[in-house]
Amino acid sequence: MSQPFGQRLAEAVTARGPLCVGIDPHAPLLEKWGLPDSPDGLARFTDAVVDALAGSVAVLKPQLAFYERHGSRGLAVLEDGVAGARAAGALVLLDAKRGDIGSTMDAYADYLRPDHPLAVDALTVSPYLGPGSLQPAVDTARAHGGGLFVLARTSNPDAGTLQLVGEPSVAQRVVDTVRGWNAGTPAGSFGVVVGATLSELDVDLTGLGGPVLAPGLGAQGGSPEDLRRLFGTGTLVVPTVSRDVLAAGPDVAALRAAAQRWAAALAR
Ligand SMILES: O=c1ccn([C@@H]2O[C@H](COP(=O)(O)O)[C@@H](O)[C@H]2O)c(=O)[nH]1
Repeated sequence: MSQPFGQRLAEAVTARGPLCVGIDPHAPLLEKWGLPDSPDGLARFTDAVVDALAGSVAVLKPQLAFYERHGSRGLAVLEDGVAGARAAGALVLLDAKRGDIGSTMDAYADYLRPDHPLAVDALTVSPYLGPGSLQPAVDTARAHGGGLFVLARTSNPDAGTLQLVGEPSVAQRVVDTVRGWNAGTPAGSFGVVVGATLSELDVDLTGLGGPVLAPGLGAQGGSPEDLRRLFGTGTLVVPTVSRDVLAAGPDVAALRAAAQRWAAALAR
C-alpha cells in the first residue's frame, strides 16, 4: 500500500506549494487552443497540460465530465493523462463527484485501487445519499492509501439553498462526518470541498484533520484574498484553478507561467 493520501498530500504541498490545477477541456477552450472538439483534440490538450504542469504542481484535477462526453476514446485519453501526471510526480484527484448506495459506491471507489485502469490518488464524492453510503469509499481509501474530498459547501451560487438547510446545517453535518473519518490521524486523507466564492465561512472546520479543496477561483470570481479571508491559517487548503490557468495555453511555457502567477498570488 502507498503512504496514506493525507501524508502524500502534505509532502507534495511542502515540496510544490498547495496549488491544484484542474484539467477541464471545455469545447470553447479546445477551440481557443486551435484544437478540434474530438478525442484527438482532447489528447493534445491533456498532453500539453500534463507536460506543462505535472512536474511542478502538487495536484492535477481532471474533470471526468469532459472526458466522458467523448465516450470510450475520451476515457482512453484520460487514462494516458492520469498515468503521465502521476509518473511526473503530481497527485491526481479525479473530479467525478460520485455518490450512490453502498454496493454501487464500492465500485466507484475502485478508482482508488492501484490495479484500476484509471487509478488515481483521490476522488471527489457526493454525500447526498447519506454519510453511510460513502463508507465503502472510506474503506477502500484506507486500504489503498487513497483520499476523498466530500462536497460540503460548493462554489455554485445557489448551493446554500440545500447545503445550509437545518441546524446544524447539511454542510456542517458533512464536515462533522469527515472529521470523524480523520479522527486520530495526523494528516488525514479525508477532505471537504468548500468554495472560495462564499461571502463568509458558514461551516466550522475546526479539528477537521484533513484538507479543504477550494474551487471557484478565477473564472467563478474567487480570489486569493477571498481564500485568506475565509480560511486564515491552520487548515490545509488546496486551492484549485481550471479555466484561469488553462486559458493561457496551448503554449506550454505560458501555461507554466499562468500556474506560477496563481501560486505566487496564493503565497502572498
Ligand atoms: O464546488 C465545486 C466543486 C467542484 N468544482 C469543479 O472545479 C472546477 C472549477 O473550474 P474553474 O474553471 O476554475 O471555474 C470545475 O471542474 C468544477 O466542476 C467547482 O467549481 N465547484
